[in-house]
Amino acid sequence: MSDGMSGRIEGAQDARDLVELATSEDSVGELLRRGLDWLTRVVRFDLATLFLLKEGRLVSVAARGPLANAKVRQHTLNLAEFPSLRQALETRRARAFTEEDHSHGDGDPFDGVLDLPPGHSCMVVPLCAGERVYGVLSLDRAECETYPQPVVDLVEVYGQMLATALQAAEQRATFEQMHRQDHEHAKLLEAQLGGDSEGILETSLSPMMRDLARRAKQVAETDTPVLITGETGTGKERLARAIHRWSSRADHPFVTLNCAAIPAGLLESELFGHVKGAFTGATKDRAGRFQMANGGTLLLDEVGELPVELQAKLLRALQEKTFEPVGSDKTVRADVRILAATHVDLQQAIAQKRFREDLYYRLSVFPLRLPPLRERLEDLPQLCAFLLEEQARRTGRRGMKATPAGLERLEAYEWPGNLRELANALERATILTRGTELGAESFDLPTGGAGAVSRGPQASAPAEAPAVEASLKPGAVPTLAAVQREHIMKVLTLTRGRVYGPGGAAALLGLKPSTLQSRMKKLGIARLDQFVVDEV
Ligand SMILES: Nc1ncnc2c1ncn2[C@@H]1O[C@H](COP(=O)(O)OP(=O)(O)OP(=O)(O)O)[C@@H](O)[C@H]1O
Repeated sequence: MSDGMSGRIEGAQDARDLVELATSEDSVGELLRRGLDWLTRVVRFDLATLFLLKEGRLVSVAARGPLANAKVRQHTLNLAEFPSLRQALETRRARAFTEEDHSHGDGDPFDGVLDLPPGHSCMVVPLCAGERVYGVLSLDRAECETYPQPVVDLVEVYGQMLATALQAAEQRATFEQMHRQDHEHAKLLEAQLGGDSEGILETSLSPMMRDLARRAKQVAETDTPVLITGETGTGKERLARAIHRWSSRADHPFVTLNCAAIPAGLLESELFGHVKGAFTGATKDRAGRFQMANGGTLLLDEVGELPVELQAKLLRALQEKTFEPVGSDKTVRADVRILAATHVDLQQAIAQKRFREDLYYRLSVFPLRLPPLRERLEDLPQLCAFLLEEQARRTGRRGMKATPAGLERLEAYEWPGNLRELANALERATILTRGTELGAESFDLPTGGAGAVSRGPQASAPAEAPAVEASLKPGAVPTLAAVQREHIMKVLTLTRGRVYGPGGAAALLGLKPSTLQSRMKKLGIARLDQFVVDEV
């Protein structure tokens, strides 16, 4: 290799640098910058120019060397005017240019831009990967000498690697765009299904709700933890999603963890993740909800169910934004805004030593209480229209509406299951109704029990109450199953649908929760879906 044309070649190290460059995940700009640095070490030139192919033209995108200037960096070449360049691209082979090439029709590529002597050293290296030709790299030197073949071969290898890296960067960009599109698509779907709207909050006719929405919007702008309280089904999760959407974290993940739905033994790993081998079944590292929510918001639903042992770890994660995954001694940092929701009285849980007071104060910096539906009955017409619309998007049953008599029937009910129960009642009524009007008779709401409100004569007539008569005619006496069913429903109404834990239906009925659940299933209560059944 001519010493005059090659730079400092330290074979192995330079080759390693080149391989590292080709496999790096840098942006295209960074790749070019580092690539040109590499070239200055291995070959002598006064100007290295990278041209990308765009619609039959070579457009300069980067230049390096003593002759590189602003004009060179904005230079474009029309390929039609440079047959030798075109040939190099077609054959996909690097080549040095000689005095002879210039006499074969190629003009001076830098005519009007640089004043290089005729017959100066020049080589072009096509940048090709797979089927694609990305452009060329040209090297020029003011000396009248021809680049020797070994130097051309070396730079050609560099060109191939650079093109491969360009291809990878292009694929990454395409992939990221697809990912963004997928994300947008998922958000659109969520919006279409209704999850992406705050529902009836700001437009509520209830001053209490409007005030709540106003305060929620204000706190959304901060990173302050929010404790959302309210009976089951009042819209705590929906409000939490709205707070996330109104916050500057909206473009980051919103992650939820229902602390009551996960067995206590698995909660720590669900929250903070685990490393391979941390426990039987931990076959690989797994990120917890904290890591998943990094940059975004984590909703801890039913936070009152969090085992006391875990509460200390949560407190530290809240205060220091750090934690250790299960089985790991490495500290992980996550920037997460915490929202917590509960339908149990946490003060009472503190008194019973089931909830740490310090954690409570940390979580309840900004409490928001969602009123039960019976305290915002003025919203019933708007809520029905909204929920029926949302339901129509899922089921295709469009145009359903509650008649004034239907609304009156709904108003007469106490709604222990709140908005969720209302949504379910509307869906059941829609299934049972042929037309589009939901009248009083469309709603099969429990009557005479804990759910019914005594509102004078228009209140639900006890027509569905089982009549226990002295007559021994078949069917006159309710079956044991019917009585059990009614009793369980009544207790579930009292516990607001809660099966587990102290004060839950299972405890009141003196049954194991799993026994109650299977009995409910047998009696068809779960299928009614009227009550929230804690998952196991
Ligand atoms: N503001 C709202 N406007 C309209 N519908 C709502 C609103 N909030 C909640 N809903 C509906 O009420 C139902 C229950 O909402 P959500 O799951 O947010 O309640 P929750 O209080 O978190 O319930 P739980 O205590 O059982 O976790 C959902 O079907 C939801 O679509």
